[in-house]
Amino acid sequence: MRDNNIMPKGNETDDGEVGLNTTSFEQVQQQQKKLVIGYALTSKKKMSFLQPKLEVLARKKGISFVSIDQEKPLSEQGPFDVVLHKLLGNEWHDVIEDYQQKHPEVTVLDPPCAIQRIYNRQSMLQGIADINLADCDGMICVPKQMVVLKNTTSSTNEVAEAGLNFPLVAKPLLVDGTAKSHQLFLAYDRLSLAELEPPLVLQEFVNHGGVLFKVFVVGDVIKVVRRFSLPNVSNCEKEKVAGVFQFPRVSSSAASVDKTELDPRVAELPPKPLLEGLVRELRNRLGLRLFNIDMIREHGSRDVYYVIDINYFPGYGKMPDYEQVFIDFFLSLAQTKHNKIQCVS
Ligand SMILES: Nc1ncnc2c1ncn2[C@@H]1O[C@H](COP(=O)(O)OP(=O)(O)OP(=O)(O)O)[C@@H](O)[C@H]1O
Ligand SMILES: O=P(O)(O)O[C@H]1[C@H](OP(=O)(O)O)[C@@H](OP(=O)(O)O)[C@@H](O)[C@@H](O)[C@@H]1OP(=O)(O)O
Ligand SMILES: [Mg+2]
Ligand SMILES: [Mg+2]
Repeated sequence: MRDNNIMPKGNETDDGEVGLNTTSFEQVQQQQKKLVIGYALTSKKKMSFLQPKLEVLARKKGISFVSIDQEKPLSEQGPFDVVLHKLLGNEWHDVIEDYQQKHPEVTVLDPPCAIQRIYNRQSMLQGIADINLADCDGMICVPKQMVVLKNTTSSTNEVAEAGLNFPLVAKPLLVDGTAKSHQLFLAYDRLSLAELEPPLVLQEFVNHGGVLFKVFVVGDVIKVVRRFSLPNVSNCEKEKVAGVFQFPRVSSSAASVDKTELDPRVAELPPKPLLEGLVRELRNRLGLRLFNIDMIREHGSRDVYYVIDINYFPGYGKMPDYEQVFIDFFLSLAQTKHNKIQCVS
């Protein structure tokens, strides 16, 4: 794809890159074709993602964003090349599944069944500890965790039997886009667990020096930022404190952490080979192209990392340079589709 009104003549592309002048008439025709992206997004996501800069860049490249009307049948709208969606509720997922079956030529970002898997905090992290990333300069773990479906005495006993060490982070089992599904608690002792509302996962709190790494993935592109997180819990605090405490949502603040304010051992980003290996595996295993991973480094270690959360279509508006990354991603989807059509014909 290229600017609609630009016909490549010489060796230089409109991006200033130099390449071979091998553009055929068919390729130019394809490049001039518009890419239509139908979107079905919550109003919050639309506000943060469809920013004017993204729309301007997209228009220049012949990409248009068309709002999907949820009151009308999807097949009667479009035609779309890509459907970008993040809405609440299972009904919508059924609509998308049905549409994808009828329109396999449309790229749906992302498949509902893949999204569903990470909307459950148990299945979200399943299998991650088995990923073999030998030679990637680090080790990936997940915190020990268990699911609590009912608040009974036997379930609190199970916590002891499962060998989980306090304090525990209590997270709602299902992530359904509501504020409540992001309401987390720190529980310091077994008795206090009775105050929590199942279904939830109880996860060991891992000391990590108060900094979290948000690893954004857009197709093949990875961008990592630092965010503030919860401070370490000292042994003294573990012994003295009892009860449950609600977490502030520190790590979802838009501001990335400036590394100069931090101890370099805490600030150092996870090694590139480790991130690349982890993302490659997760992309394949989860079948998602738009997600982010929350990672922390165990306090006092150089190379032991924990994955604590994975989010579908996260707050990309907070990812540096997200507009250009998405334009390139959409163009690569168009190119892949074009190549497939050429192979078939
Ligand atoms: N096991 C853990 N050990 C230490 N800190 C944790 C742990 N789990 C969560 N946290 C802290 O709590 C924050 C929120 O947890 P988590 O990311 O699981 O929740 P969430 O509601 O899914 O967040 P998001 O807004 O990213 O979707 C994390 O960013 C981190 O600061
Ligand atoms: O609201 P933001 O832009 O911050 O995006 C957040 C996003 O909310 P939105 O999809 O409603 O926008 C959340 O989605 P749900 O779990 O609630 O579905 C979740 O993905 C967070 O992790 C995102 O924050 P981030 O981790 O990327 O900072
Ligand atoms: Mg998170
Ligand atoms: Mg999350």
